[in-house]
Amino acid sequence: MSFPIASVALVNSVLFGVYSNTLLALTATSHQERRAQPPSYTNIFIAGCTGGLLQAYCLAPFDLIKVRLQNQTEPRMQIASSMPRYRGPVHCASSILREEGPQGLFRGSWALVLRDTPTLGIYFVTYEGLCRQYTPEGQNPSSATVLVAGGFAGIASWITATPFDVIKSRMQMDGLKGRKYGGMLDCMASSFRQEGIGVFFKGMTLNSARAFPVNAATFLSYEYLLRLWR
Ligand SMILES: CN(C)C(=N)NCCC[C@H](N)C(=O)O
Repeated sequence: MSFPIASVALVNSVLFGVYSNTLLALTATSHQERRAQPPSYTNIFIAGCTGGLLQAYCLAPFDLIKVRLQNQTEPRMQIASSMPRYRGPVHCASSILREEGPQGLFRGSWALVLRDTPTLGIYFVTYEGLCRQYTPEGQNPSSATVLVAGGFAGIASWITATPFDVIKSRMQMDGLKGRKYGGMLDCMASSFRQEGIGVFFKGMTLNSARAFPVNAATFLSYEYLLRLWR
């Protein structure tokens, strides 16, 4: 449990840090100045995509370890003769390095990049769009607006991210017991052949239901910290 929590914290700090700094570089305005001179949606989209791209690529090994540990069904402690394959995050990383080589740690990273780059652009555009819609010009959004806009931004990003999320998770689990897929395209084609179009929407309802509270809280903390540090 501590590993997924730590990796979410790391992912969010890279994402929001890159997003804010890219927007600063594109618009040359601080967070406070942006209320009076709102950045264009194109700049917000570019900054969001940049944040998504960098967080996905840099943090791909953390996501892979999280997925492998979460999908491990053997018990954690030794019962009879069944030893868990991975005894924790460090053991998981070293086993992947030993058994699958350094590239093994980046398995599924293309699908992760394709999942996160456009969808994080959509994420920040949705958030900003909703905040602007419900906030009088030149003012900061209220906490209720931030919560609702953050929640819907999470839902919009997860609805669009789910097809690549399915492929990413399958690619990351591939390699555990031999290689089943020849690559990302092969994984997409064979999943589609065997399970039909519905395969690309597996988990969408659950992802979206989880996304509302998670991202409402994420954006509330982000806005609060920005106002605190200004
Ligand atoms: C792949 N997608 C859609 C995203 N990363 N979206 C942004 C939300 C991030 C948040 N930590 C969450 O887990 O919902």
